[in-house]
Amino acid sequence: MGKGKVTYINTDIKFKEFNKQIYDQLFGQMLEGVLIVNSRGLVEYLNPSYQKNFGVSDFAIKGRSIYNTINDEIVLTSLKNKKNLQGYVYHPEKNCKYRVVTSVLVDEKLFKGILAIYHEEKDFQTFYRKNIKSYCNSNNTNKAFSNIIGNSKGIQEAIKIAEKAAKTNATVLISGETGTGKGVIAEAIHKASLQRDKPFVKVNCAAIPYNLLESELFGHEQGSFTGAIKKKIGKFEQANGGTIFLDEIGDMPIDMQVKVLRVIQEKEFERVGGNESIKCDVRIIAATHRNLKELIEQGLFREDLYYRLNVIPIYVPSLKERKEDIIDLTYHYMNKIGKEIGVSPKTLDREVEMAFASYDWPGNIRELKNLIERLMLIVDEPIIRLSDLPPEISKTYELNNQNIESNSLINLNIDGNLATMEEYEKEIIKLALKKYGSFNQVGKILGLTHKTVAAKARKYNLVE
Ligand SMILES: Nc1ncnc2c1ncn2[C@@H]1O[C@H](COP(=O)(O)OP(=O)(O)OP(=O)(O)O)[C@@H](O)[C@H]1O
Repeated sequence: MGKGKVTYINTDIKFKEFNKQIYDQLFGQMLEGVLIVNSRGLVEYLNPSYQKNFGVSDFAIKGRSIYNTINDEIVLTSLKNKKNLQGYVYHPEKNCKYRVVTSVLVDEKLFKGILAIYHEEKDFQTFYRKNIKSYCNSNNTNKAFSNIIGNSKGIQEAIKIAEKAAKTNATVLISGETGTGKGVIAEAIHKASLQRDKPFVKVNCAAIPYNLLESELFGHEQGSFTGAIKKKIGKFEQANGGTIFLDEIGDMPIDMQVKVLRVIQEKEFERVGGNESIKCDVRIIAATHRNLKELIEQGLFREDLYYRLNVIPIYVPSLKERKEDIIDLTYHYMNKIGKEIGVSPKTLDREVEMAFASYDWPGNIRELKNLIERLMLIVDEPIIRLSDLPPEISKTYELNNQNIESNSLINLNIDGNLATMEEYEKEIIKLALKKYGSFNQVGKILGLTHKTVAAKARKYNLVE
């Protein structure tokens, strides 16, 4: 599928003999929407599910050109190029997404039209319903966490711990690669906490020069050093009663760590050049992309501070550890950015989805978000294709694809013969699990349900 090969529909009934009655027998009971257009782009058939899902009637559009009636780029492109395609269409009013698979219809080697099947993505709907519901409930915890997109086990686990952390005043240490959403989680904890009406103050410890960090954190008295022309209130004082978010804590110089430790233990500090002890009641959330245990071993991070901070640890998984979230995040940002710039959300070509899944995303969600922003601005077509992607993503996919082709399916046995279908199936499932990690993602890529993938993986002893 999707490689431009023409599919011959093997059926006893010739395409030219099809009529509404036969179509209804074939497609009338299906939950999936079915649309058939002929080679001239005229609508031949819409099954009841299609009519219900898209709010169009058979009567209104049957026999009319899809160019005037159905704004569906996948079908239009499939028809234009006489190619099988797969992709998504998004239904903004219903807030749901359909996977569309088109097949070229051929009769006696003549192109006859396109058959398109629309399968509603349940996960997407449940996910959005859940988020919209929680938002409408105006429950502060749900509301605070509702903009954190992701259904994968890893991110759901992080959210679960963060929600619990929001109910306490305990110190939290968030770890994870850059761009994974540590800052988003820290802010959500604050917004869901009882201190939500008090300040949330963020300090990036890696971005402030060493000689300014102390005054930035604790403030200074007038004339306490050259350039201190007036008194300055530091971040701890600004955050009083609320939350201070110490981002990149692993980059904090060791002598500053002692001072932070004192604030945690004694809940007081002095401004630079001052004698007065200032009381402060601040919740600390720290984050790091570095391995603090390793820094402790190297003598670069204080063990006592580590234990003080690590009361509630939260690990935010990287995007490559939760590839099943990539498509939801992509559509989330496509809608969000689309609304901001007044452009309709686009559809991802199947190859783009696969390229996204095989890329490692070193910049994580930040990198994905920036890419979607760029694509929404520069791609004029409604479908985003492999050629629109930056080379680091498209090349990885093409390379992987070549490797897959040369490493597996077309390989013959040692004796030069073809293997059995089962042996090939096992190899494919094994390779896909290694590459995509979850049953869900493998299912999406191979066009199987996650249950089928799990059953096959067990059958071939590929999982414990
Ligand atoms: N789960 C998520 N859902 C939606 N957007 C997210 C999610 N996680 C992160 N983002 C977005 O990704 C970008 C990076 O997030 P954030 O700054 O919180 O990452 P970070 O881990 O704190 O990065 P750094 O370590 O570089 O400070 C932000 O634009 C944020 O809105």
